[in-house]
Formats: sequence, structure tokens, C-alpha cells
Amino acid sequence: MSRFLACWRQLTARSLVSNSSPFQSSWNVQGAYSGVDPTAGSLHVGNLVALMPLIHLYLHGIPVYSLIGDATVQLGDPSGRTTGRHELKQDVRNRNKENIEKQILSLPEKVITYAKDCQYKCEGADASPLTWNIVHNLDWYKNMNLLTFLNEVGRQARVSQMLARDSVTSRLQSSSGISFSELTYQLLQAYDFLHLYKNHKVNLQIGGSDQWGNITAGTDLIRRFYPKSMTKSPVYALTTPLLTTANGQKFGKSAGNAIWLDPSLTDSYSLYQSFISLPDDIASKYLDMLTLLSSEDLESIKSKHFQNSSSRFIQHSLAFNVVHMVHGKESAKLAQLQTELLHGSHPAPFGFSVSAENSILPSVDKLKDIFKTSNCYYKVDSSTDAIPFSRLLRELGIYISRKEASEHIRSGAISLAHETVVDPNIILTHKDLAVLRIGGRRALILDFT
Ligand SMILES: Nc1ncnc2c1ncn2[C@@H]1O[C@H](COP(=O)(O)OP(=O)(O)OP(=O)(O)O)[C@@H](O)[C@H]1O
Ligand SMILES: N[C@@H](Cc1ccc(O)cc1)C(=O)O
Repeated sequence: MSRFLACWRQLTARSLVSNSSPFQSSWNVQGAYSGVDPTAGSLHVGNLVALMPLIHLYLHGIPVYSLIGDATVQLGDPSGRTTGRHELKQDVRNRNKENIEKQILSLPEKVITYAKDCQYKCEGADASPLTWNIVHNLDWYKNMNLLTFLNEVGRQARVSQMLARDSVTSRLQSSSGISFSELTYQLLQAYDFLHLYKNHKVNLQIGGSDQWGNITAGTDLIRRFYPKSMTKSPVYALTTPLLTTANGQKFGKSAGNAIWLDPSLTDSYSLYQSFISLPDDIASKYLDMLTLLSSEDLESIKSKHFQNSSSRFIQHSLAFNVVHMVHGKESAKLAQLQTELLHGSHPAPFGFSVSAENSILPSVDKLKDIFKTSNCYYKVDSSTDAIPFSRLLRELGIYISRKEASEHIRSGAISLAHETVVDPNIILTHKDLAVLRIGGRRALILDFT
């Protein structure tokens, strides 16, 4: 079996293929790429879906390329957007580019460690990972002359096809319309694919399903440029499903609901937590898509979960595995322990909870060690410990105003160490740690020591 066929089986079994060029077992993939525009300082969980096929290809020993769109970010991709993007300043774009590049550079080592832990196998293929390459599209656009681009690329592009792309039709009908630069975005992404095909033998582009139009603009352009090469080295497109919220909204930067992969923006505990309240069917699908667990392990997790679905075993397994892959195993273990202490089933002192089987609560010092690096830990110092509760919450930055804090307190949504607090003016007399709960799921640690 060819390496790509073995990999394709993994991708389809894990529901990672939303659309593709007509698949045949003879697909001859020599290299694959996926791109990201540095519109933010970190990748997010949505981007991870589009990265998963690249991860499987990498583990199967097929050359992979991550493209950082430091040229395309200047135009803004209209795909999946109802309005144009705000222009980012050059220093912000550069910072974003550096951060994303660092994140991608650190990925292969993490993926290999995680894959070993999962005993990931390349069925029927003898493979070992090659280098994970990073390219920047400004490298070929910075000296590109406008006339050369229009002559080489513009001449081949068909305006009727450009206008028919989903990303364009939806915007043409909107009140804000679409700018010329956004309309030409697809030609730049198409030319990227052509460039990588010509210079690095890359003949597969992968992206989220909103990228189908841009990716096929590339396959069309390459076929027009190199009609004779198509028998020996054909080009392919592959898209993954979009990761959406429970109400169908795409997870991402534009929707403002991104869960970042950078631990300084979304710490391991919050990343872990983001999967815990997913409905069973969605969590089960994400477990297939976002982990490298074997089909036997996936089966056994699901069957264990359905013996007692209140255990949320699928959600916890998904959370542990994603944190393991992107932040490392130690961070995943810590996030699991923090989750157990904050959301277990058996109430314990200071407002912590632990499960009945594991009811020994760590000492205050140990608890401080467990939580002090997480975003849910707040140190209450001596200048703030004798002030009214609503002001304390404002001073700690938990609420932006005292008024907002007071409203939440009065509504009964806040409890401290198992006690609901309804008086915004109360002065706390705590001397150790206490868990502050806001609504159903948010839990913070206040450290009064
Ligand atoms: N929620 C998601 N599910 C699956 N793939 C996604 C998701 N969000 C982004 N991607 C994919 O990640 C790749 C890089 O996307 P990029 O970061 O450039 O834009 P984006 O996150 O979609 O941005 P925005 O949210 O601003 O539209 C693309 O292939 C895109 O389709
Ligand atoms: N258009 C992609 C990013 C990208 C940029 C250039 C490419 O060649 C490929 C992909 C997105 O916004 O999600």
C-alpha cells in the first residue's frame, strides 16, 4: 500500500475529509501544504483541524509545508466573512508572523512525542517523518512586478470563475460589497500553490472547508500552466470540516471565539475545559479528528463513556489528548488534576471538590503549586484583602467595574468556598485559599495566604 493511501484511510476513518478532488487509490502525493495568514499572534483550535491531515502526512513520511501568508495577510481573505478585514499595522503583522512561526516550528517534536505515546501506526507503510518545512509567501511576492503578475497569472484566470466562488458571491450580495484586493486574494493563493508545485513538487493543498474556492483556484491555475505534467504529477485539493460551536458558528478569530494554542493566551486548564461541556456526539467526532489515538482506543473510550455517560469520559479523553499534543503530557496531567480539584464530585474544604474515589485533598502549599501558573489563580495581597467583595473582584480584574461585580453578586451567581455570596459589600476574612465560582462552570482560586 502506498504511503498516501495508508494516510488517506486514516483521514477518512477520522472524518477529516470534507471535500477533495475525486479520490483514486493511485493518488501520487509528492508534497502537501496548508497556509495560515498571521492575522493573530497564535494558532487556534480551529486551525488545528486543518493541520491534522498535515500531521498524518508528516507521520507517514510525506514532505509537508506550512505556509505563512505574510503577503496575503496584507489583502485579507474574504472566505467565510461578511465584511472586509481591518488592516493590521506592519509591526503587528511581523510579531504575529514570528509567534506563529515559533508555534509551527515546535509542533513536529510535540507531535512525534504524542504519536509515540499513542502508539500511532502507519498501516501498511514503512515511514519515518521528514522535515516539516516552513515557507513565507512574501519571499516570492516582495520582488514581484505587477505587470509580470498580471501577465503570468491574470492572463490565465477567468473572471467568471473568480466571481462564482462562494467567498465572492456571498460578499457581492452584501451591502458592503467586496474590494478589488479581496477579489484578487484567490489569485495570490493560487499562485502560491503554483510556486510550491514548481519549486518544491507540492501537489496537494489542504485547508478548512471555507478554503475550497481558493484551493481549487490553485489547482485550475496549475493545470492551465502545466497541462502536460498532469499525467505524471497531477494536483489535488482537500478540505477538512469546519470546527463549529454548538450553535454552528465557526471557531476562529473573526467570530471572536478562538481558543488559542499558545499557553500564554489560553492556559492548559482553559484549553482542557473548552472541551468538557461539548455534547457527546460532537465530542466523539472531535475525539476522532483531533487525536492520534488508535481505532481500538477510540472504540474503548466510547464504549466506556456510554456505560455511564455522566462521567463525560469522551470529553475528558479529548481534552487530555489535545492538551497533550499541543502543550505536552505534563501540562495535560496538570490540567486534568486542576479540573478534578475544581470540578470533581465531592465537596472539600475551601470550595475544592474531589471525586469520591480520590478524596485526599492536597495541602494548601501543594494546592498553590498546582494552580499558581494557571490563568484561574488570583493572589489577594494585603492591600486588597480588607475591602468590600465587589471592589475586590474589580481590583483583581475579574470584573471590569464594581457595578458589574455587584450585579453578579446580587443575582446569586457567585459562591466562595461553597457559600453563595449575595452582599457586594461584605469584607472577607479568609486566610487561606478559596474557590470562587461564577455561574455553572467558571472557577477561580483566590489565594489569601
Ligand atoms: N473553525 C475552524 N475549523 C476548521 N478549520 C479552520 C477553522 N478556522 C480556521 N480554519 C482553517 O485554518 C486555516 C488557516 O486559517 P486562518 O488562520 O488564516 O484564518 P481563520 O482562523 O479562518 O481566520 P478568521 O477566523 O479570521 O476567518 C484555514 O485552512 C482555515 O480554513
Ligand atoms: N487563505 C488562508 C490562508 C492561506 C494563505 C496563502 C496560502 O497560499 C494558503 C492559505 C486563510 O485565510 O485561511
